[in-house]
Amino acid sequence: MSKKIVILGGGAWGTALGCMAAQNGHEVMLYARDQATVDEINHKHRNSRYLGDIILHDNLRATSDAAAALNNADTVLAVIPAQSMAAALQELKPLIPDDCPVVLCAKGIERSTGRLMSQIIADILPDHPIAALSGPSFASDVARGFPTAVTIACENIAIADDLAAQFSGSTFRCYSSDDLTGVEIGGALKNVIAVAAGATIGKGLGASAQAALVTRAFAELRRIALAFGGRPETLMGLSGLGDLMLSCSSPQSRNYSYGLALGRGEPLEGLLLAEGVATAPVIAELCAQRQIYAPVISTIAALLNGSITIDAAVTGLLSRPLKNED
Ligand SMILES: NC(=O)C1=CN([C@@H]2O[C@H](COP(=O)(O)OP(=O)(O)OC[C@H]3O[C@@H](n4cnc5c(N)ncnc54)[C@H](OP(=O)(O)O)[C@@H]3O)[C@@H](O)[C@H]2O)C=CC1
Ligand SMILES: O=C(CO)COP(=O)(O)O
Repeated sequence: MSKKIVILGGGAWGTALGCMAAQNGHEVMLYARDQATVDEINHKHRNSRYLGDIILHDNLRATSDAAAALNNADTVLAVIPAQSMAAALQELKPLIPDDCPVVLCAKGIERSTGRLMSQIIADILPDHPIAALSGPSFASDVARGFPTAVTIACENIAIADDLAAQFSGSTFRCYSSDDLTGVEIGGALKNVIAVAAGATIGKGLGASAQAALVTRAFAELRRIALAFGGRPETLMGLSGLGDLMLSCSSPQSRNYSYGLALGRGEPLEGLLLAEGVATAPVIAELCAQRQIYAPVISTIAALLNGSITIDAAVTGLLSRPLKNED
């Protein structure tokens, strides 16, 4: 059944998800604060600032009027970067219809508070069902209609199933889960690990080191998810292993390409936002507070704050006497 889907955020991912929802027959309204972006989407079916020359779905409409966008929304997709999510939702809160599910599409942890995105929603919009959409999915692939599969998680599995049905179509497939925390942890941590994978390759340490690092990080990711209340098996799926494979191997990933530049000693200014850089210190701190054994994350945080070199980080991580799963 056709729904009114409102996308909050006119960047690459919001625009791509808007195309996907329009492709699935929904009425889609994208809220962007930048009028030039709105005009370009409405009149030229492009968002050149974020998606180059990709032609967007004809039925994707945009507005900079948040009240008009959110009027009668059936489902809201929050596609604003993690560090801006709370401020944006605080402002838009009075406009979001009662009971309307809010689907988090940002991957990350709030740096200033350590909150997961779902905790932000629970604090700001306590009466709304909360879901998260996450998995291996580059915006440009989804906007072009390339085959993609993701997880949609909500603690109420009936809502997750309903959302998965809303967004699944011929090229975009959603698998439902009730493990919201596990799905969110996978998305937030893969960003950090992708920076390290890129740095390993950029420094010329080889694909074998990259694979070893990512595998060790994957074990750590499952431990961290468990400690936060998620299920380790969730990390075996699209929002864990799937996204790790994508983000740790492709220069299309902002996090991986940030790591590549870091490893090569290239200038870092002007690179697109790499969420993993913002989140590594806070995740390392949360793990330390909770006494979670997280050598990979803490080593990446040390690398990013400049206290160790890439060679020392990678060789250190791969030379410890370790048990199988460590
Ligand atoms: N790009 C991708 O391939 C994917 C991204 N994601 C996740 O999606 C999230 C967003 O990423 P992405 O779309 O790529 O980021 P972009 O940098 O492409 O776009 C971010 C958008 O958010 C808008 N924005 C920022 N702050 C606010 C605010 N306070 N109110 C309203 N709008 C705001 C920006 O507006 P303005 O243009 O005016 O600055 C911009 O349109 C990230 O968490 C990312 O991890 C997930 C999967 C894939
Ligand atoms: O989350 C993504 C792909 O699933 C996008 O990754 P980056 O934010 O590293 O570009």
